[in-house]
Amino acid sequence: DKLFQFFALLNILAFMFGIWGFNILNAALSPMLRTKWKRYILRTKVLSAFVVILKMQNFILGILYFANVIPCIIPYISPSIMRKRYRPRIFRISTQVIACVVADNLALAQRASRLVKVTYRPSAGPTIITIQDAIDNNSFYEGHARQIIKGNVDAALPNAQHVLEGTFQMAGQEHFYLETQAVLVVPKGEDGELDVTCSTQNPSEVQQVVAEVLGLPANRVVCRVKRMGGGFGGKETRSAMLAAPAAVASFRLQRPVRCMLDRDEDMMITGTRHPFMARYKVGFDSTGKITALDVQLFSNGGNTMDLSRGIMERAVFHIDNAYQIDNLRCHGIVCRTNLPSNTAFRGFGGPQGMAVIENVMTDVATYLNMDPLAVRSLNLYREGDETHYNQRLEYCTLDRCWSECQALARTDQRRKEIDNFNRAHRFKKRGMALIPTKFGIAFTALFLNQAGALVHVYKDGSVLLTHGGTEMGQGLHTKMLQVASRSLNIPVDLIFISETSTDKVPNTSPTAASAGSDLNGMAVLNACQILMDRLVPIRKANPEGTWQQWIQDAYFQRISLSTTGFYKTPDIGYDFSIEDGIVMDLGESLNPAIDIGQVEGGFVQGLGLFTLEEPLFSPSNGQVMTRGPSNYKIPSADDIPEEFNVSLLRGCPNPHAVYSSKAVGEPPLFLASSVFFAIKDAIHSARTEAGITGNFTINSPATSERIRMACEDDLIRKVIFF
Ligand SMILES: Nc1nc2c(c(=O)[nH]1)N[C@H]1C(S)=C(S)[C@@H](COP(=O)(O)O)O[C@H]1N2
Ligand SMILES: Cc1nc(=O)[nH]c2[nH]cnc12
Ligand code: MOS
Repeated sequence: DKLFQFFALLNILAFMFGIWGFNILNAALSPMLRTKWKRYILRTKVLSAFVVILKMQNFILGILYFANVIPCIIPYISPSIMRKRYRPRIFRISTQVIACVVADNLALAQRASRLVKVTYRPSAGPTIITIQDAIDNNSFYEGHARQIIKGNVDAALPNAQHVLEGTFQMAGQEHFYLETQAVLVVPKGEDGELDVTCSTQNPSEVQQVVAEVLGLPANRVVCRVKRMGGGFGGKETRSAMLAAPAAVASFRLQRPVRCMLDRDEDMMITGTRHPFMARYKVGFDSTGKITALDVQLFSNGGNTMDLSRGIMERAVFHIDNAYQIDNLRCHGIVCRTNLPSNTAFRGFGGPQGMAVIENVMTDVATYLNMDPLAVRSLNLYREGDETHYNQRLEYCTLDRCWSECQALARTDQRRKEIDNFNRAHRFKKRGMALIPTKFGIAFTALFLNQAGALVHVYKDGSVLLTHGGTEMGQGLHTKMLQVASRSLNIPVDLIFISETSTDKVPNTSPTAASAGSDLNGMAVLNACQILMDRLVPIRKANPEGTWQQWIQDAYFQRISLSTTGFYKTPDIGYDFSIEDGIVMDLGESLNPAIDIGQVEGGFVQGLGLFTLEEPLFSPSNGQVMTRGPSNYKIPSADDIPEEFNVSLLRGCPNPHAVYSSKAVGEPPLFLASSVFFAIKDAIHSARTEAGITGNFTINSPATSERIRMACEDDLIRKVIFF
């Protein structure tokens, strides 16, 4: 195979230089043809013949060049030859890790893994890849369906003035963290002790999985993480998939074992955001007020349950987004398919649920020929409204976010400009959308809403702070340092966070649900307050003293200078069994720079979800075909809006959270659906001009192919017919 490629390459080079050589010659000769030599050359038969041949030669070589290059690049493009002759590793089935190879170095291990021959006995049943396949084959994770009912949708729908039905689908999304899954396991050499350094959002789960798989008690395994190069939910559970085999190898060999996945391996085995399908029926009156909504949600869970149930719960919780709907039923079920198990991804089912109701809003506006913004404004929640999960909305700043965003974005004026532009252009359209978001901050699983911290103050006055949250680039450690500095009333540079580790803070929840700073922040606050209480008599005795002096005094008075902190979120929770915002309101932001960064980053990641990123699978056996940046496009610098205005709502303290700050990690991602609906708005204009009226669905992501197909017009019809 290498030889084949080598000759192909050689051939291409030879032709390139051949052409190039002739071009040089030609370039050298041709100016001479324009000088006094011209008469001489053209007079001599030979030379002029040569010139003619040269021109022809160039032309012929040009033809040959392309004729030749084509066969030489075939091995790089046609799968059939690829499958026969090239890189069997690429076609390794890899939806489920079934073995691991340990070697002295990465290259050896990867080559050895290619030698593994797996004989598959094809399963009797059909290959189930998509949600539709699962529906057709009744393949679901039974017993985990989720449903919330509010009012009486069966009575309200038939009495509605108008009823619309629709189906909306959203593709999954690859986490594409810059640092792929990585783990290092080092045996301590006695009592079965093991030290696991892992790039994970969930050190306690890695500790538990490693202990279980080795039959050790958890107190023999330490899992630590200093920071991750991105997680986005992809390292909430999936990092254990790498840590377990590496721990088995290390324990058996009693040697350190390290594993870091290549990008293609990571994309083939670690799963993505859950693809969703929604079938909905909406009842509304002629003013655009929604009176009834009935939604059936399906998610693609892949080949294990993982976090799929919690993700479906959150989708059901967020089906209302920011709108008051009097009669609502939302039922959700997780499909069981032959894909790598899908998992958490920033928003955790929230974006998928909210995208459905935003699609409904757009449908209602199109049907009534109203401005979507007006329909949304009409249905927005007001202070004191009650959601379908029986939560009364207090401190509801939605109306302020909504009106400030309209004012800052000059939506009225822009709407007029866009409509004028669209009237003047047939094949170039612009659109606009304004989208709210209401995002529930807390783990839906009640017991996860807890956090711990550990504070050591050393005799020199320096503080070592450890908390249960992991740093993945979201700036959690910075915020925790701020909390400690403010509550201990000392400068930040006296405090240091070294790492997150299970032997410092045990039984931690994953850093997820955007609750990292809320939960750990309160635990850090708790620990610091305990310390400050102990120092009260010391500070009274020496009110002019410095921090260092107080610590020295405390030490010599044998007052403990170390303490843990703990926090659990009060009065939250929803029991399914009995069925009980581009202007972001983040309370009083702890760190506006970090928060604006999170809003910008989350928005751009959402841009990827709704307009660019689409994981693709082979329809025959579910192999992941999108394995790297060559055919999976995440947003890049040129996808970031040149004019990108983020503003945080002022003066709205939130009494429920640490220093009144609210979470910011996940909510901003969904705001990028405004780009999706702006594109839909532009398509609507194109369809109207092509004489096509009425509702239409464009599924997410709104890739250029989908946009083109949605702009149905006679050209498309001809192409489809042909
Ligand atoms: N730079 C960066 N920001 C990020 C992420 C990340 O991996 N990298 N993860 C997001 C996700 S999925 C979550 S849940 C939150 C977690 O951090 P927090 O709980 O401290 O907000 O950060 C969000 N912002
Ligand atoms: C486990 C979990 N529960 C939630 O409610 N939200 C989340 N985001 C990421 N992970 C989670
Ligand atoms: O909550 Mo983030 O880890 S999906």
